[in-house]
This record gives sequence, C-alpha cells and structure tokens, in this order.
Amino acid sequence: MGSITYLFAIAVAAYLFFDQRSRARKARRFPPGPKPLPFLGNALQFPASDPGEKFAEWEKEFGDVVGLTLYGQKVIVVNTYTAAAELLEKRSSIYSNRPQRALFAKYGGWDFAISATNPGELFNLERRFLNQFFNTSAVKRYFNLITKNARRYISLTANDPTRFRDWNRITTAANILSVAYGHEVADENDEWVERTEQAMKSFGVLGPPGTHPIDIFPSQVGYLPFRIWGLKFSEGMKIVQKCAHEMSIVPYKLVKDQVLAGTAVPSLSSTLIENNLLPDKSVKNEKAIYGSAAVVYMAGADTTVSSIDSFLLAMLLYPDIQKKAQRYVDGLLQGERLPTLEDRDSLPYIQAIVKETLRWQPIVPLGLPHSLSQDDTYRDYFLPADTMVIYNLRRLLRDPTEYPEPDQFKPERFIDSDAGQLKLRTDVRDPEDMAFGFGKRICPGRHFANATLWITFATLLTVFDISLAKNEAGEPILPDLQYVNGTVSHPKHFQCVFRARSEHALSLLQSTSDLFDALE
Ligand code: HEM
Repeated sequence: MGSITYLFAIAVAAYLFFDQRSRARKARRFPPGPKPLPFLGNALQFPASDPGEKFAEWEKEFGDVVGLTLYGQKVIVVNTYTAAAELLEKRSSIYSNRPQRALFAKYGGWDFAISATNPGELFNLERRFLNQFFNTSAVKRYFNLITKNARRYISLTANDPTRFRDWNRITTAANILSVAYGHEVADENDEWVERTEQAMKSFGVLGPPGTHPIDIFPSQVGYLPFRIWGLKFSEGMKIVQKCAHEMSIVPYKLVKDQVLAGTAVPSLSSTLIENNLLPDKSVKNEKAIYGSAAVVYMAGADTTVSSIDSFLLAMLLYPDIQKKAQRYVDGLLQGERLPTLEDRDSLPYIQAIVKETLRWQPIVPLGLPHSLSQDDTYRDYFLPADTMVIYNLRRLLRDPTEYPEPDQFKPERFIDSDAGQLKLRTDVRDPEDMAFGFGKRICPGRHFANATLWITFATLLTVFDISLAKNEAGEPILPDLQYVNGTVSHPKHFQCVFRARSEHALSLLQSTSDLFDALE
C-alpha cells in the first residue's frame, strides 16, 4: 500500500513537473503571424498604405492577436477590444511606452513631444499639465471659445461654401492656438497656422515609423551626417529640426516675454509660466511647458478637423438621419436661437451622432502604437520587452459583434427611448472608450474634442440643410468615402451643398459678432 502511494506521488509530481515545463515552453511562443524573411521579417508584407485589408486577412488566419517582426522589432497587432483592454488598460503600467523613433525625437529635435516620451519625469509632468487644462471640468471654461469658433466656421461657410474644408481647418486651429498660447487667429493667412501646417508637412521625410535605418540602428548610424541618405533627406531633416524649434521654443519665448511684461492673454502657456516662475525670472520645467503647448496643436487640430469632415459625409449619405437630428434640435430651440453646450444633455441624439461619427470613420485607424517596458505573458504567448503593440482601432470600432451592420451610420445604436424620452444607452460599448486610445496614454484632449464636435454638429444642423452636389446632368455626386491614410486619416476631396434653413437662422449667425462679445 505504502509503495503504491509512493508511486502515485511520483507520478503526480512528474505530471506537474512536465505540465509546468510544457506550459512554460508554450508561453515562450510569440503570437502566430505570417512567415517572416531573414533580417527583413515581415517588412515586405506590412501594408504601407491601407493596412485594414491585410490585417483582416491575418486575423482570419492567425487569430485576434497577430505576431510580426519588422527588421528584428517584434510587433503585435491587436484586433479585439477584449485583448486591447486587457493589455493596454489593465496592464497599463507595463504597456505604456512608445516605440522609440530616434529619427523624430532625437535627430529631428521633437524629444519634447509627449507622444515621443516614455513614462518618466517629463511624461508625468506633461500629462499633469495637460490634464490640468483639459479635464472634464477644466474644459468648461473653453465652452464660449469653442461655440464662437463653431459659429465662425459656419458663418464663413455660409459666405463661401466652396471653401468649407479650409474654414474647418482655420477655426479648429483658432480654438487650439487660443487655448495653448492665447493667440487669436485673425484670418486665413495667420502666420501661426501656416507655421504649424508646415511642421505637419515636414514629417513626410521621416517615412513610416521604424523603417529608416536611423530608426532601426540609431546608435550605429544615427551619428552619421544626414547627407549620406541623400540630399532630399538631408534638406528635409533640416526643416523638421527648424519646425521643432519654431513650434516649441519660439512661441514659448513670446508668451514668456508677454508674461513678464504683464500683457499675456491667459492660456495654458501663460498660466504654466506664471506658476513656475522663479524670483530670478527663469522658469522651472520649461521643457514640459513648451512641450505640452506644442503637442496640443499637433495632436488636436488634425483629428478634430477630420472628424468634422466625416460628420458632413454622414449627413450627405444619410439624409433621413440629418432630418431626424434637425427635428430634435428644432424641438428644443424652436428656431429662436442657436445651440450652446448647455443644451448637450437635452439633445442626446446629437451626442449619439458624435459617438457614431467617431466609430463609423475612425480617423486614427491604427491608434498610436504602444510598447512594452518589460517581458510579459498573455494567454499562452510570451511577449518580450520592447514589443510594439498596434491596436487596430478601425477593426475594434467596426466589430460586428459590438456594432451590427458596422459600415452603416446609425446613431440609433446608442439611443434608448424611455416613455418617449430619448436617452443614451449604457449597455452598448461606448466608441469613446476606444477612439481616444487606452490606459496611461489615453488622449488627454478627449473632453475638449467631444465638446467641439458636439457644438459644431448641433450648429451645422440648426443652420444648414446639407446635401449632395450635382453634376452637369443634374445627378447627385456621391462621395466615395475614400480616406487619405496616415496616422490621422482624412476624407479625400468631396463636395457639399449648404443651404440655409431659414433667413432667421442666418441672421442669428450674423448677429453672432455681438454674441461673441457676450460670450467672452
Ligand atoms: C476627435 C478628436 C481626437 C481623436 C479621435 C484623438 C485620438 C487620440 C488617440 C487615439 C491617441 C493615442 C492614445 C494612445 O496612445 O493610446 C491620442 C493621443 C493624444 N491626443 Fe488626441 N484625439 C483627438 C483630439 C485631441 C485634442 C483636441 C487634443 C488636445 C487638446 C489631443 C491631444 C492628444 C495628445 C497630447 C496625445 C498624446 C498622449 C500621449 O502620448 O500620452 N487630442 N489622441
């Protein structure tokens, strides 16, 4: 009896030992993915422009977490909300680095930008500063400004509808430059707007992240003169560096001089300079201050502009939804006034339209990649430190199990009508839980963005009927819903007809200049 027990105990111990080893071995497995080539890895298969289709193919073959290698860099592409939330949200403490882009940060001079820094002193300070100015209650102090610029956009569009996309860009810039620096955008030739647009364009020379030899082997080739990569590259990098300086130090110094002279218009920069001013007139935490202000424009303008254009596309393609939204707006405003952000809770249908716009056309289709600060295991997979994590936001926001008929624009999916009263549903996943990213890296400007989109959509619906342009034969021109891909994607050229819904609506806009004063 004793020896049987003994043998049984050995068998159990042996089983546990081998089971543990086999699980450990299994956990050393990187997630499956397409077969890599030596050195290049999957670089040649990695889609340079529209990754959506390729990612969908890989997901079908390998599952919702796909493993890739790009020149030795391990990458995972995450295709479900469950996996993204588990890794980037719940394990945020180790999934919040950014893949290092030496070309942009170190050699391009953009190392002050929070989007390029890893959690640490500079990151914490910049997140704290941004949160101080963009948390839910702080953004309320910008409601008047946002409303004013939404009306300005619509007023400019009423006067010259052919340039509706320019007006969107300029008035969005006006919002953000005012918040960041107290700078008032006077007209379309504003030097600050041009400067920042030049900076955005200059990034073209950097190419897709992680593909230039300086990004792949920073310590080996980074110190070599830019000339060896060609004249175009070398000239392009000089512009990137010049823009980094002009976007950060130049406006910062200007505001600092204004603070010292007592002439600064209150803004994120002026307040932070005042709060960090030392008796000898130097400023503590300078880099975090100019970094926070510069990144607000870089991250906030393009994204908001593209979301507003996507809303216009939805209104062109779904006229019944436009009519329905207008009925709700008219029911509240009775054609007597324009909407304000105080009306937000009374118009849940417009809130649902904001959510559906962010879901229907995810304008940051792959989010911003995170990276792992230490080894981890997930399911049976081993994920080494420095693995890049791409969350396929377009896939997450168009998941048919969360959002049936995901290609359709249907704000109704977020609406409940309780005894005839509309309210937002709480049992459907809110696209805002994904569209603004995850964990410690979640977009700090999300409340500001939501307010800007809401007031712009509500005012557009109050003032205009938005409809398709017609060709010479009188047939409607349907937009093809093609987007120019990039970190932020934008709809390609499309046309829109804006017809004022009433003379009174226009006159409300025209009297807006008085209203602006009242709002300020
Ligand atoms: C519709 C508008 C917007 C969308 C869809 C959007 C989306 C995003 C996304 C997906 C990220 C990446 C988060 C992550 O890494 O997981 C991000 C980061 C960021 N966003 Fe936004 N954003 C918008 C507007 C804004 C605005 C208005 C501001 C500024 C006021 C802003 C400031 C930032 C900053 C500074 C980051 C970098 C955060 C970091 O690296 O830690 N965004 N945004």
